[in-house]
Amino acid sequence: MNLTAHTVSWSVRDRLIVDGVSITAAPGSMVGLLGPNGSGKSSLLRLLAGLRAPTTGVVRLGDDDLASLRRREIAQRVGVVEQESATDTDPLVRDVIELGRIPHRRSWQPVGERDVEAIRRAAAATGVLDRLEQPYATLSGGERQRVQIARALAQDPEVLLLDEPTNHLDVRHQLDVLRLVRDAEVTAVAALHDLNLAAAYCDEIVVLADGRVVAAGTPVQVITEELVADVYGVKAFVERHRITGALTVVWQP
Ligand SMILES: Nc1ncnc2c1ncn2[C@@H]1O[C@H](COP(=O)(O)OP(=O)(O)OP(=O)(O)O)[C@@H](O)[C@H]1O
Repeated sequence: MNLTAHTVSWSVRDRLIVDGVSITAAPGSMVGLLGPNGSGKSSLLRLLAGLRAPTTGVVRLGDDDLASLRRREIAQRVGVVEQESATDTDPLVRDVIELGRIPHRRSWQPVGERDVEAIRRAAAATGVLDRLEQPYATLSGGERQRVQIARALAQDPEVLLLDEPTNHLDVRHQLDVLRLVRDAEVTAVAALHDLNLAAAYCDEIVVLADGRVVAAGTPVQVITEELVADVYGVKAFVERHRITGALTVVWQP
């Protein structure tokens, strides 16, 4: 499913946080949102998720204006993994992943076979199958992050929006999670800080600075020494790795 934003802006208390952003995530592709702290990545993701309404502009899911869809339909079609997901109850891991199935059930319906299978599949894909009966509150930060991704995958969404999905993960799980998202049949937009991971896993990169798009295109087009210097104020060497051929950013301290 195509996800597009057409010149969306969002202000809070007269401060323009997202400023005329247009992006397109093609069906099945993975778009990386890059940019310094406070550049508007999370705010844009919330607009794309329909959690906030843009002050101007429109977000479309396929041909549908997100603003015209009911909350339940958005929840069936768009999965969101935010940076921090607090719970005020004391659920088991299974309960948290099961939340992803709510948009697909009538309120009076018990958990069915399809739900159980979706929960099991999502838990297996994120490596938390052996944690289903553990209290969520007792998980490590990285395990919680994987459970939140499992919840969003169990939702079986057309579009997956992820806010720094790798920030608590060790290197193995960073690679696993991004591979999982890339290989899933889902259109994904992920805010990322690691330029090497973004280059390795994203089809398209969009770079924000002060709420505006300052670069967009393939990783090779976007991740350049000039861009890193301009946007982050850091000197870096961007080159092809001599063995893997992957685009590689090396910082000059
Ligand atoms: N509800 C709000 N009220 C006031 N300011 C806000 C609100 N939401 C976001 N902002 C401000 O908007 C700017 C962009 O924030 P946002 O969280 O979107 O950036 P980000 O690129 O995701 O940052 P980070 O990389 O640090 O997570 C920040 O300066 C933030 O303080």
